[in-house]
Amino acid sequence: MRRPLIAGNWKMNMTPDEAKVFIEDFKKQELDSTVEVAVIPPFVDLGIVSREISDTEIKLGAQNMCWEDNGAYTGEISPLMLKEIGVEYVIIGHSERRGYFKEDDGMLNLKMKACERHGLKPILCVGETLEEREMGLTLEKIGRELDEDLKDLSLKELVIAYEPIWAIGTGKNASPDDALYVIEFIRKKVDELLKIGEMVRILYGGSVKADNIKGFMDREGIDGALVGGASLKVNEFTRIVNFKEARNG
Ligand SMILES: O=C[C@H](O)COP(=O)(O)O
Repeated sequence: MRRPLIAGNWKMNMTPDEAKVFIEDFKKQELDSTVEVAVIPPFVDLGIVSREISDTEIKLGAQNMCWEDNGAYTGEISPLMLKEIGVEYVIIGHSERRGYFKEDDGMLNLKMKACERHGLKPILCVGETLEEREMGLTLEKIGRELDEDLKDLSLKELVIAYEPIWAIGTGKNASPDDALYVIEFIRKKVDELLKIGEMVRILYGGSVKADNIKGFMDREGIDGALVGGASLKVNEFTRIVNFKEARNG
């Protein structure tokens, strides 16, 4: 049985003071304990969030990481730094990193290897652009990303987020059936590559909200969600975590 994971990627939002206020409020909410919850704040918020959640079951994630342990990499943050501060999950290859910051699959593979070396759990993001989707290239693109990003790894714990790029921050989510179709492909592919198809948790991400989460979570095979904008409001994010109580949207 794969435990559902709801992870909130704050992206470049919330100062440390705002993060503290958010977590103080979020901690007071009654959260479904069968669901694993992770918050993924910007680097400068990690210290304060880590302290605030230390007496809870909420997990901490980072949005990015360098592939090296230390050295002359101005502006980067190493796996050792993240581990020491209590980070468990690291997003690798979010489409915003691939696009704006030109992170290619070779670099992402090194980052995945750094996760493996340090026992950090990667949330590897894959997904297609609207153009690739319209040209029928979705599976080919994602298959290639998985081949390259997971090369020469033997990870036992891995999370993949299927995030159609056209659905991110647009309010246009993929339909649960479309998401499941791609997620089933990803599961097969991960099984071929790492033999952990049944264990890997595969999340959907892209305009997930409290009123559409249940549609995704009702599909066996969709193991959770990577939530952006809707993770920035305590009430909305709490309702997403407690999706079992929600009506289908
Ligand atoms: O990491 C999260 C995804 O990019 C989804 O963002 P969104 O929920 O704002 O569409």
